[in-house]
Amino acid sequence: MEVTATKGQIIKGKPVADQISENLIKEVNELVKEGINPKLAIVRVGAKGNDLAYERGALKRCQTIGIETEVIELSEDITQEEYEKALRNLNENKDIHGILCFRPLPKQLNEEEIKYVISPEKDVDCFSPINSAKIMEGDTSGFPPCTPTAVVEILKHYNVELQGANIVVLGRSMVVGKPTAMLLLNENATVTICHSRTKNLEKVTSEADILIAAVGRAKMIKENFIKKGAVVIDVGINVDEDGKLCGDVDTSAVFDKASMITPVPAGVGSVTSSILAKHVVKACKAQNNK
Ligand SMILES: Nc1nc2c(c(=O)[nH]1)N[C@@H](CN(C=O)c1ccc(C(=O)N[C@@H](CCC(=O)O)C(=O)O)cc1)CN2
Repeated sequence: MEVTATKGQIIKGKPVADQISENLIKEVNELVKEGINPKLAIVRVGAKGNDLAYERGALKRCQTIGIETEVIELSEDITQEEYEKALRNLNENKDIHGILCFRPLPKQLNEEEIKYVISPEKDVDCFSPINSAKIMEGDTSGFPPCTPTAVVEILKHYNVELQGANIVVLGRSMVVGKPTAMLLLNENATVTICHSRTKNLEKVTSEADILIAAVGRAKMIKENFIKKGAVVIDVGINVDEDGKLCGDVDTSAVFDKASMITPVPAGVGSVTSSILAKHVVKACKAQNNK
């Protein structure tokens, strides 16, 4: 597949995020006029760098749009019972329309049980198996995960052809890798998922028209991983040795070879928070029979 963009174009998330937010501001104004105030609860355990980056982005975006927020900060050594209790309280709280649980959770918590506790109607980032099953079936009535949805929105915004494209997703987490592959498959792309045990990794990734990097290893993707003219979407949010945010892609190394590449920060992350806001408004409307 030929990609038509200028060589080495940095494709930012802001124009995509702003377009989504513009429509949401109008929708929220209408709801507020009727006495309905959309509200998001964020559940964070500890203070991991990438969770905090997501939280900053989400709080800022919600404030711009007029969505209320509440952060439930839980200690690193929280027990299963305490976490589930906090989640049940949010499920029952009528003022809360959307719940975002940062993941992965610490090791002492059993995610496989917790995912059944969150109310699917408030699950705005696809934690519940009910919402995961919907994306497998291509059913758009639920809440697909925000970061994978942001990846698809960016590609569409910058007119990257998805149908028939050879796309490699690097990473197989339930938060990003697997659902991203599924959403792209729903767009009729040919998708390959790569992971730590993939043989000849560079050979596989360097055949991709579009490479989605979601491994969580700072600047791992170098020039030899990509095909000339490929579109590179960097989903990684890592903290480098100087304490700065950086992606999974070594941007300066691949810049001349790629046709388009997303930056970190200000790339996928900034769109993720707009999708999250969109899901909170959708959840709020559904809970108020709108
Ligand atoms: N339930 C989830 N938890 C976590 C996810 C997730 O997708 N769902 N992902 C990571 C964090 N993450 C993406 O992988 C992420 C990080 C940052 C942002 C964001 O909004 N970034 C902005 C602002 C950055 C800043 O102010 O420093 C940007 O890049 O411009 C979104 C998603 C962990 N947990």
